[in-house]
Amino acid sequence: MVNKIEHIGIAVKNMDDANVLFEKMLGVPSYKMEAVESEGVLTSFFQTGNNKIELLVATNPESPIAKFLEKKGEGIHHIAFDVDDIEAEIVRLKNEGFVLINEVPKKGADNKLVVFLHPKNTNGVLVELCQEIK
Ligand SMILES: C[C@@H](C(=O)O)C(=O)SCCNC(=O)CCNC(=O)[C@H](O)C(C)(C)COP(=O)(O)OP(=O)(O)OC[C@H]1O[C@@H](n2cnc3c(N)ncnc32)[C@H](O)[C@@H]1OP(=O)(O)O
Ligand SMILES: [Co+2]
Repeated sequence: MVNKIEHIGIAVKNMDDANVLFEKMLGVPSYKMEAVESEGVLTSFFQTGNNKIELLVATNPESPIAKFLEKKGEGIHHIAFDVDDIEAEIVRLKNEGFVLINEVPKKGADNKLVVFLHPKNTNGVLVELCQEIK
């Protein structure tokens, strides 16, 4: 079962500029910046009530964020849902016919295990599932 929206990922070109803008918009500063080298991203997190905004910049040209910025430009990149049991969700979603980009959970940002569903099979929305690492 899916709990809440954990975060919304937003692809940006310049992290310094975006951090200043989102701090102004939300009235709180970024609480954490974290690079995830396996994804080719630098992330910045803002707490927005029970959810978060994750700003993402590419850290190499092969990064999914670099490709996204090239094709679509800045904007919402993915929606992440919090789950209690990511392995159970992987089995459930595979049985429902969803295409997972990675079937083995990988280490994401902010102490999470993550998997992604392919946007081709989810009405064009890249979906991330994340489970807190305890
Ligand atoms: C750190 C972490 C965390 O929160 O913990 C993160 O979020 S890391 C966030 C960064 N990591 C990820 O995104 C990992 C999962 N993403 C991926 O593996 C990739 O980006 C794919 C989604 C498989 C797309 O890669 P691919 O090489 O196929 O790129 P592509 O540019 O050829 O795109 C293929 C088709 O998917 C579409 N497409 C690409 N990215 C999309 C997105 N974010 N939302 C919706 N559609 C998207 C393209 O427009 C294209 O559609 P057309 O064919 O119609 O032109
Ligand atoms: Co994310």
